[in-house]
Amino acid sequence: MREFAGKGNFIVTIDGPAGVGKSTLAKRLAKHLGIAYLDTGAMYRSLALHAGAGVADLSDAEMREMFTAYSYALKKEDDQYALYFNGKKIGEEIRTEKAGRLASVVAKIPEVRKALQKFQREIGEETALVAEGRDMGTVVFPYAPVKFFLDARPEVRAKRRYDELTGKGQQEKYEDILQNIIARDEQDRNRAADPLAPHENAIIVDTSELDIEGVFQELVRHCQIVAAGDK
Ligand SMILES: Nc1ncnc2c1ncn2[C@@H]1O[C@H](COP(=O)(O)OP(=O)(O)O)[C@@H](O)[C@H]1O
Ligand SMILES: Nc1ccn([C@H]2C[C@H](O)[C@@H](COP(=O)(O)OP(=O)(O)O)O2)c(=O)n1
Repeated sequence: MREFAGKGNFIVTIDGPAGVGKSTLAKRLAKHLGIAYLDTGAMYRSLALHAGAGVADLSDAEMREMFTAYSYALKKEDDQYALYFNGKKIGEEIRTEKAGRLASVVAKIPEVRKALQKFQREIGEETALVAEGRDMGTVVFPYAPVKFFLDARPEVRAKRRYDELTGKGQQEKYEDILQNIIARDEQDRNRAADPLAPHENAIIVDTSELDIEGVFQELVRHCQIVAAGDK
């Protein structure tokens, strides 16, 4: 893939609601393209678990002060990309429904968003990447030449998350996961700060009736169209 002119590195963005398949497809597409992969949800989850829900009660000045002590780093380890928060590798501890709920609360705070978006842009200035989250195409990398918005019916996303969590031995009821997903969709889509929505030029892919391979082939097809258009 060509180096993207304009702002520097080649960036692909993948946004979408909870459980749609962003991380799975972003990792696979990044490997296929030979570029880095950035899971921005992991940044909100790790911060939320570290700072706790009380962070919502801090003043903007206290929030800014708190962030001066935080750091994130993206490191390539073998053929995987690992995200570090304050020098510690972010692991499976963030992959719970509780962490997702807490992250969605913390993600409503403009000061938090500004601080994490600054880290995200710095990583994008260091390396070409596939960046996934809620506001990658709309706010963080609006100049990205390829912007995807994955979507699927809430029931489909809840079943995917249910299968994922039970596969990891986490006992969550399907109904609870569905209610969590609906509540998080509402919170992420209706917040004042950087609400979840597709960029006007985003390629919207409804994955409700597609398996992982089917979504992957659709993303690759669109990347090839963009690449061909650049020749
Ligand atoms: N199109 C799909 N069909 C079936 N399962 C999928 C699909 N996309 C993702 N999954 C599975 O759904 C679960 C959630 O995917 P994930 O990538 O974590 O979603 P997100 O990052 O959007 O929350 C994972 O177990 C993943 O393997
Ligand atoms: N770029 C981002 C990434 C995540 N968030 C918030 C909103 C999400 O509900 C939480 C958790 O995001 P994450 O992508 O890890 O959650 P899912 O994997 O989609 O369930 O963080 C955000 O506001 N902006």
